[in-house]
Amino acid sequence: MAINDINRKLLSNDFSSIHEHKLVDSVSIDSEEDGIVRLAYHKIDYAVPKIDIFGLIKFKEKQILKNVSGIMYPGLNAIMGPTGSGKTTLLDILAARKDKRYIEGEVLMNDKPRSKQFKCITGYVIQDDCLMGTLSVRENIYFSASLRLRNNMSSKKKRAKVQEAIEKLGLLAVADTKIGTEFARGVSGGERKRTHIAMELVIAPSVLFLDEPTTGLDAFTAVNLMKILKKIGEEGKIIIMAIHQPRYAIFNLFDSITLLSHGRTVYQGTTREAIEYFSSQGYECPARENPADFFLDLIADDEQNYLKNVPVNWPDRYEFSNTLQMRIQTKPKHAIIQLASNAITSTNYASNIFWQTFVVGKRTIRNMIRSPTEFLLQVLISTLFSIVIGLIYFQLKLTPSGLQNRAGAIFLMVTIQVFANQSAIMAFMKEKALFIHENANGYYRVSAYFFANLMIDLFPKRIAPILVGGTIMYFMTGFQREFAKYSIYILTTSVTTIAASGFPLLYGSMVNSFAVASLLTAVTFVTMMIFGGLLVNITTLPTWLQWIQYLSVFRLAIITLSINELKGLTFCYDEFRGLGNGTCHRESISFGNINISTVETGEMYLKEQGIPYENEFDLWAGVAGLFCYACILLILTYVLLRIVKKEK
Ligand SMILES: Nc1ncnc2c1ncn2[C@@H]1O[C@H](COP(=O)(O)OP(=O)(O)OP(=O)(O)O)[C@@H](O)[C@H]1O
Repeated sequence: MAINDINRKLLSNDFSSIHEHKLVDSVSIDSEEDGIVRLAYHKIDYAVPKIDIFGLIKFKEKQILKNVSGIMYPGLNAIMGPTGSGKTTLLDILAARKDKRYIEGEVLMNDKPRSKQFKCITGYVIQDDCLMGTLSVRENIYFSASLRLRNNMSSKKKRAKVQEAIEKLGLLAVADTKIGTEFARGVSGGERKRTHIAMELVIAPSVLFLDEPTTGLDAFTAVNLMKILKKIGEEGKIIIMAIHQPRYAIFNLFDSITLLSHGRTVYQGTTREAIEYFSSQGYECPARENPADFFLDLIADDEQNYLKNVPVNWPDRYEFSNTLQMRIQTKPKHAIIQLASNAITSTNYASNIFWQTFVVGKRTIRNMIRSPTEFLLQVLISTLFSIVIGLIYFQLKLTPSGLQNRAGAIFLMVTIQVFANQSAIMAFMKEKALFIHENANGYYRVSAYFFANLMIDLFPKRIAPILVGGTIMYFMTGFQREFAKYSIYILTTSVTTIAASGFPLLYGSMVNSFAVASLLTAVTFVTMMIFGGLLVNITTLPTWLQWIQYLSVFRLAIITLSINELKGLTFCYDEFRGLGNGTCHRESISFGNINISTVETGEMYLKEQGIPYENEFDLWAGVAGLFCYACILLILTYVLLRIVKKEK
C-alpha cells in the first residue's frame, strides 16, 4: 500500500485497512516519512513488589502485565477485559503515569521513545473528575488553556480555543454554569465528564487517554459522549480508553480493541478482525449478540461459561497465532534504544513559573470568594469560642487568682489556635487530589501551586479568625491595654497558628489517608500540649527531658505570651491593695514565726515556671522559634509535594 493511499484512508477514516497494512508490513514504514501518528508498545511487563519499604526491602513480585504488545492509530482504541485484567494499568503505562521502575518493554510514539513533553502534549481524563467546583465550565477549560497553551499565545486566541472546545463537546448551554460543590449543585455528571475532556482537548493533544469514560453515565449520555470522541478521533487524534463492558452502539464506534485477560493479551487489532479472529478459533459471534459481551463472556474465567465446552487459554492461543507474530513486528527498526533513554524524567511546561503562580493564585482567590462558607465558619467559631473564654475569664483582677486565671487564659488561647488547624487536613486532602492530577498533566510546577495555592489559602483562612477572635479574647479578659503588648500578642498567636498549620499540611502530603493524617496531627498536638508548661511544671521534669519543651509550639507561644502579659505586673490580695495605684501596701503578713507574702509579681511566676524573662531577647525567643518552626514545616511540605508520587 502506497503512503499516499494510507493518508487517503486516514482522512476517509478507513482505519481497518491501514491496520491491516501495519500487520503485515509495519517494519518497513518510517513514521517520519509516512506522517501517520501512532503509539506502539512492545513486550510490556509490569510487576510490582508486594511490599516495598522505601525501595530497600522488596518481597515477592506481583505480575500485573506480561508480554503485552500492540499499536494504536488515530481513532477510538478501546482496552477491554474482565475486572482486574490490567486495563487501567496498561492505560497508565501508555500515558507515562506508572512508576517506571517496575516497567519493562518500550512505549514508542511515532516510533521514538516518548519525549519529556509527552505528559504535556497528551491528555488524560481520570475516572473521577477533578474539577474546581466553584468555577464555571468555561472557567475550568480556560484555566487549562491558560497554563497549558504556549505562553506567547494571546488570551484572545486562547479564548477562541476554549470556545471551540466547548462547542465540540456540546457544552454551549452550560458553558457559564458552575461545576458545583457539596454546598451548591452544578452541572450534571455527563457535563462534568465532557468538561474534563474539553480541558484536555483544548491543548489539541496528539493522544487522549480516558479511564472508564462512561462510568456513572446513563446509556444515552454514554453513547453521545462516545460519538463526540469518535469525531475527535476522526480528526487525527489517538483516543485510548480503558472500558469495562461497552454496549453495542459504543462497541460499533471503536476502531481497534485490545482484549486483556490476567494481564496478557487475548487480542489486539481492529474490531472487524476481532470477530474474524474468534471465528477462526471456532467461536462465531451470534448475529444478534453484542460482540463486546460475546468476547468478554468468552474470555471470562467462569467454568460454567455457556460458550465454552472446554476451558481455553486465550492468551497462549493468541501468542501462538500468526496475528501476534506480526504484531510484534510493530517495533520499528530504528527504535532499538536502551530502556533508560525511554524513561520520561521530567516535564517541560508550556508556561513559566510566574504565569503559573498568577493563574493558580487567581483561581485560589476566586474559589475563596465564591465559596466563603468554610472561611466564614472558621471566623464564626473563633468568635464564639473567644466570647465564651472572654466570659469565663472576664476582666481579670490583679490578684493571685487573677494571675492563675491569666496563665489559664493564655494556655486556652494557644490551645484554640493550635487545635483549630485540625480542620485544615480535610480541605488539604481534597485539594491534594486536584494538585496531583493537574501537576501530573503538566498544568503547573509544584512551586507555583505551593505559593499560589497553599500560601494564599493559608494566610487569610488562618489569620483572619485570629484577628477577630483573638482581639475579642484579649480585651474581654482585660489583658494589658497597651498597643505594643496587643501587637505582640496578635503576632505571636498568628505565628503559632501558621506553625501549627504546618503539621496537617506535612502529614497530609505525607500520607494519602485522611484518618492517618488526622491521627498523626492530633497525637502531635496533644504531645506538644503536655510540654506546654501548664499541665506539668517543666522545671520538675528530669533534665534530659526538659529540651522537649523547645519542640512544643505550645511552650514557645506560652513563653512569649506570658512574658508579654505578666512581666512588670504585681498581684496582691484585695485586702492589702493600696488605694488608687493598685500596689500592695503590705508585702507580707506574719502569723507567729511564719511570714506569708501578700504579693506576687509576674517575674516570680515566670521564674517558677522556668521561663527566662530578664533580657529583651527572651520575649522574642518564642516568636523566633515559632517562625523557624513554621518555615521548616512549610519547606518540608514543599519537598514532600515535590516527591509525592504522581505516578500510580
Ligand atoms: N500497585 C499495585 N499493587 C498491587 N496490585 C496492583 C497494583 N496495581 C494494580 N494491581 C492489581 O493488578 C490487577 C489489574 O489492575 P487494573 O486496575 O489494571 O485492572 P482493571 O482491568 O482496570 O480492573 P477494573 O476493571 O476493575 O478497574 C488488579 O488485580 C489489581 O489489584
